[in-house]
Amino acid sequence: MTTTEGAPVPPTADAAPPVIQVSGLRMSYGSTDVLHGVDLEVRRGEVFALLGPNGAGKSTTVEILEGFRQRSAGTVRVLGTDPARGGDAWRGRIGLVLQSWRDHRRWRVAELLTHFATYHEAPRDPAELLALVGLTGQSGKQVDQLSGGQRRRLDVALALVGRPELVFLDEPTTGFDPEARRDFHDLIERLARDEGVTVLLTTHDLVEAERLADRIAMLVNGRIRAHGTPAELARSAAAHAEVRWTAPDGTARREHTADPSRLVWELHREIGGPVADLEVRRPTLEDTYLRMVHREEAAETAAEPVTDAFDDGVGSGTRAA
Ligand SMILES: Nc1ncnc2c1ncn2[C@@H]1O[C@H](COP(=O)(O)OP(=O)(O)OP(=O)(O)O)[C@@H](O)[C@H]1O
Repeated sequence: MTTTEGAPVPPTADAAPPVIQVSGLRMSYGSTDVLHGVDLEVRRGEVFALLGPNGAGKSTTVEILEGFRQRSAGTVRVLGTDPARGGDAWRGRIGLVLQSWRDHRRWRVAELLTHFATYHEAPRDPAELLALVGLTGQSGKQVDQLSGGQRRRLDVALALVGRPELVFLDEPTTGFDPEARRDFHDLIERLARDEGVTVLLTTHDLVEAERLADRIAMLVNGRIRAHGTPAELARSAAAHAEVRWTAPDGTARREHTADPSRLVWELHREIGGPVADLEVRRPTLEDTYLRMVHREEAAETAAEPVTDAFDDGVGSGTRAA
């Protein structure tokens, strides 16, 4: 289920073509390569999280999918169209957060939404939309008087006003307090479940990705390092236990293994008695994700490629000190 570099996120099982298809996507800013061959498929009606640390390439990917940035190489189809050539009709099927509304800071919330509704043929009712994103109480407020979290909700309302089939949300909950975050998560769930909207969101928060997404792709340093449903990723992370112990010469030892009881049995035999400071632990998805991110950061500093970040050390049989 997990991938190594360049392996595609598995194809959709249903007959409908994927809403998003990305193959071999590469992007360079000048001489700096930031996407190294990304493959993705997002199915109709699913919430898909592109998860990764700062600088992983999430926004770059989303901007290419939205048609705002020209890729360096690779094939991209969004709703069957190459975003680099998407016209107004295509754009009208997509909900995204435009920066342009920020020029309308003096407008009142409901006015702004009503204004943006006029750009669409069959817009949502602005009052209903404000209720959906929990901004009814703020409808008469000037945009520049909203809190950060309220502005993000307005972003989402603006993204939804044209009844899009597909919504891009780039780090939507940045700056939210816990309650606003929970409300926002409920909103995304309702959109996908009740309205069949396909959502691609980016986040650097694993908990958020696990909570919201039907499928997650982990992007680190411009490469998809693992992907799957949250349950698949968690199972994969826990497939190899970490065994720690202190060797008879006093050194701390550590090994990853799919069969910890056999390892402990072998150690017991080798040592000829109880294994000191023995610990057996199944890594959580968070452990694995953080380890993957830290390894990438270390490799970047050392300018070394990371070949198998998700299954770090798994099955290698080496006993690391
Ligand atoms: N316009 C640009 N010109 C040059 N380099 C850029 C540009 N935009 C992004 N980058 C670089 O590309 C890399 C990926 O950036 P990107 O914004 O896509 O990452 P991200 O995963 O969205 O990060 P964050 O979580 O911090 O928003 C980073 O190293 C960034 O510095």
